[in-house]
Amino acid sequence: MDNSFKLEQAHLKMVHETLQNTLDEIEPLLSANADQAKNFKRTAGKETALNFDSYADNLDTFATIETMNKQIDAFNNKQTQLQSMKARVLRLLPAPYFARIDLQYPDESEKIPFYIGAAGFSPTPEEPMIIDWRSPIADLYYNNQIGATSYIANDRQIGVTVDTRRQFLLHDDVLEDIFDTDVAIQDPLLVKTLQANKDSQMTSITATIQKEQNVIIRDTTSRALLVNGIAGSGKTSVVLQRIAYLLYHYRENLVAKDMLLLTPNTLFTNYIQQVLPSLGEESPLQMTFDQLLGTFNSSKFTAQTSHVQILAQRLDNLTLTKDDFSNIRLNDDAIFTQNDIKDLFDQTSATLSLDRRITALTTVMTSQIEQKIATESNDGKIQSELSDLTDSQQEKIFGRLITPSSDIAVHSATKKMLQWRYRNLLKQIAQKNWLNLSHIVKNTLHVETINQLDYSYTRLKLLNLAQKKLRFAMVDEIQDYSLDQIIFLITAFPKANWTLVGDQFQSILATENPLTFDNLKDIFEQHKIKVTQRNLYTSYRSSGAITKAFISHGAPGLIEKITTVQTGGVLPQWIESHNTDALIDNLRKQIEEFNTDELSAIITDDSALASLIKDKIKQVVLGSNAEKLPANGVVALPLTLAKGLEFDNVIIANLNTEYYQDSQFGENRIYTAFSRASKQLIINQVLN
Ligand SMILES: Nc1ncnc2c1ncn2[C@@H]1O[C@H](COP(=O)(O)OP(=O)(O)OP(=O)(O)O)[C@@H](O)[C@H]1O
Repeated sequence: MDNSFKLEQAHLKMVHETLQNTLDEIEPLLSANADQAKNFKRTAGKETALNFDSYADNLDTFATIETMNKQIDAFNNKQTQLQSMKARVLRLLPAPYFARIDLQYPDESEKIPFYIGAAGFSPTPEEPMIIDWRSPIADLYYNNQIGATSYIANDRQIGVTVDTRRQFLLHDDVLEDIFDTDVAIQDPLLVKTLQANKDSQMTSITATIQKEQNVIIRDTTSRALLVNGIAGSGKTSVVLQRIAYLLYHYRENLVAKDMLLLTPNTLFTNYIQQVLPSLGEESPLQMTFDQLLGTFNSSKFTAQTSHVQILAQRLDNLTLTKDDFSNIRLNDDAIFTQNDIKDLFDQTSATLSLDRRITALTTVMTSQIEQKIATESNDGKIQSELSDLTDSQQEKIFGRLITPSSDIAVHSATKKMLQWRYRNLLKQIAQKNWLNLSHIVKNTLHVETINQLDYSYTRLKLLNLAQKKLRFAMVDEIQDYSLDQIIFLITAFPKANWTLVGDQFQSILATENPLTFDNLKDIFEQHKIKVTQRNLYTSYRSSGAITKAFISHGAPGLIEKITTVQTGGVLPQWIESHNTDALIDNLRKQIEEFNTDELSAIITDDSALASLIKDKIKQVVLGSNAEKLPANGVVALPLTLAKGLEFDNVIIANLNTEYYQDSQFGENRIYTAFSRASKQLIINQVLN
């Protein structure tokens, strides 16, 4: 082992030096390439005489321009490659790799060692010095198996024997420890990583992804993947690693904007913000469900209860009446009245679905206006209006002043003037402002007031706004969604592959019908999307003592299924106070005990108590209106905001409230609140 350590230390030094040398070489290459490109553009621009005198000259000139463009592309490509290499080297320098596996291929006489890092690096194309954690070979490391096995690369199964599986604790060119591991031994690197203080920002888990998490991260076959995992089992971490994996796996044709990540709130969005950039990937679009709704419809409605399931059944077979349409006006004149539109609608084929009939109607209305423009362009009276145009109107319509002399020129200028005059009308038609959606929603549901989701869903369906380009949709905290919201999502992104992660025991929002995972699967399957479910039962975040405390508020028998990585730990403390003043005194004492380098939270039922605590205790900052958590110190925040986040220490402000005793959600709230803590949990109760 001693000799291994020495050899590994020497290897690390060599790799680090190669990375450093590469970085030193890239800088001058980058500026030389930029200079060459600049010079080339300058001289080539001067030397390329643009000669269009004859057909042959034209061809020559085009060929020269083509060659010039190719050369410029080559400079640009080189610059991009160098920049990407530089970014990778910069990412690797602080920790060049974290593991090694030695593989014996059947046709090779010697074992080949592969070092696995957060990015790939090869000083020459033939010798990969570090392989990317997402490469097919790295799958063997995460699969945690020694002996004969295989991996898939370029759709081919390759048989190998894994001989050594080694983990490293290191930074820069300093090797701190090495661990040779196999399945029987607990992952030492993982334990060390988890014992470190919590960062107020989430970090990647690349070096210590566990086998059952790896399966989820690398799944490329399930159309919908539902991950049901206990608190702190790495669901959010897995989603983020999976995004990075997919961007790598499909790098030829997938970019971050083809993906969407739905998050519970902005504080959480900021909490996870660093992970993907630290993995060298761009973040996909991240937003809350409400923000997503805003992108489909900006009107606001207030009714509480949604009825998407009813709308989904009724909208397709709806017969529209006159009142489902609105007049379309131009300067106070109704160009299309409700009756006109209804007549046109009745002429569309009743065999088409409603959204297709609406699209067909849009085409008919647009072509009627185009026809009107064509006819009026020939009308002498309207043509004469050209001369009434002021200079500034001419500038606006034609981009210049005009003096049409021929009949053709007059006709074409009149047409342009009319197109300009009717532009708002055409826009209203295209935007389907003539559909009275509010009336349609009310009439279909027989309601007086409209719910935001119902309106957005109706708009999505009837205006055919589905986004077919979105390829991957990831939803965190899926247990907080209603079935109606899920139907909206499936309708909005009909081609998406779904990753849905959540925990039934963390359903804490008081709703009439909280989502069950069985309902969730049914609704996807009703939409012909097959769901693969995977469960995560290992507790990574919380110590053994805290895991035991929160799991006891999950389902009976759950504890038998759970594995805890950080066994032992400080037992939760229970403290009683006789009134709020005594509670504040106790809270003050409790936070005095915490290490100031650590991040601690006082979790309340509502924002009012969080504000009171902040006012009374000077060290406490308020989490409720914060965009971002501080790096350390104490924050007070309601459970609805704390969910999804984690802290070294958690104080429950008062467990003796209706909020936690609620017959339907109380246990889930206790489970969720307790599971935010990794090291220490203090539970206060105010006795009434
Ligand atoms: N394989 C792993 N290696 C290192 N750390 C891990 C691993 N898996 C999870 N963790 C850590 O465990 C903690 C919990 O992870 P995460 O927040 O992703 O869990 P979660 O299931 O989404 O939790 P919750 O449902 O409670 O919000 C994080 O600090 C994360 O870094």
